[in-house]
Amino acid sequence: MTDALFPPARREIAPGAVHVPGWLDPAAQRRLVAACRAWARGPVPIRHTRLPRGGVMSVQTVCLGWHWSPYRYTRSAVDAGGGRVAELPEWLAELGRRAVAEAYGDPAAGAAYAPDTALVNFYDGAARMGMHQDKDERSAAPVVSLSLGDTCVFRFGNTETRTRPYTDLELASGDLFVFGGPSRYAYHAVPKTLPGTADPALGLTGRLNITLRETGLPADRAGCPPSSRR
Ligand SMILES: O=C(O)CCC(=O)C(=O)O
Ligand SMILES: [Fe+2]
Repeated sequence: MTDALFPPARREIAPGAVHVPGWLDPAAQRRLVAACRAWARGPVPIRHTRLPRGGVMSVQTVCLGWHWSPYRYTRSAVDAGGGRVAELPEWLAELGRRAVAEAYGDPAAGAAYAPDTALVNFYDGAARMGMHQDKDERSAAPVVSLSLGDTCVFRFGNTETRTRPYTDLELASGDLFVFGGPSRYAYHAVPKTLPGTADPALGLTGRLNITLRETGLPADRAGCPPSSRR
C-alpha cells in the first residue's frame, strides 16, 4: 500500500521486466476477483497441481484457454478430471494487450499480443512458489501478471541460475508485472505472501495472481473430434 496521492510510476526491474503499481483500480480488481471465483468453480475446478516427482504445489490453480500441467499445455484437464477448460474471454485478452502497451509504453507491442491462456493461482497464507522459469510456451511473447488481494514478495531473478542476482519486490493488489524480451525466461518466485494486507473492501482472503501467456500452440481445432482432443 502506498500513502502517496498517486501510485509510483512504472519501474523497469530488468530489461523487459516492468512493474506497474496500482494499474487496476478497485472496481476492476473486484470484477477480476468475481471472475476468478467463477472460474475456480469449473468446468475444471481449481486444484493443487501434482508434480511428477510426487510433490504437490501449495498454490491452487485453474486455467483458461489451455490447461497447464507439468510441463505442457493441453485443451482438457488431463490431471484434473479430464474436462475441457473454460475459454479465455476476449475481454481478458484485451486487458492483456492494454497491459503490454502500458508496461512497455508501446501501443504496437500491445496490439501484437495474442494471449491464448491464463493461469489463475490462489495463494492462502502459507502458499508460495519456488524459483522457476515459464518455459512451457512455444512463444516468446511476454507474460502478463496481475495481482489481487494480499501483497506478496515477488523474486525476479536472471535467466541463467535460480540464485542471485535477483530483485525482491512487493506485488500488491492491482499491480501489473510484465516480463518479456531479454527477461522472458528469467527465473522468478513468490517466497511469501503477507496475509492480511489486502483491502477488506475487496472481499478476498489470500492472494490471486493471473498470468496471461501465448502458448504458441495452434488455435484452430475446427473439425477435430472430441476424442482426438488432448
Ligand atoms: O503468483 C505470481 O505472482 C507468479 C506466478 C507464476 O510465476 C506462475 O504462475 O508461473
Ligand atoms: Fe511463473
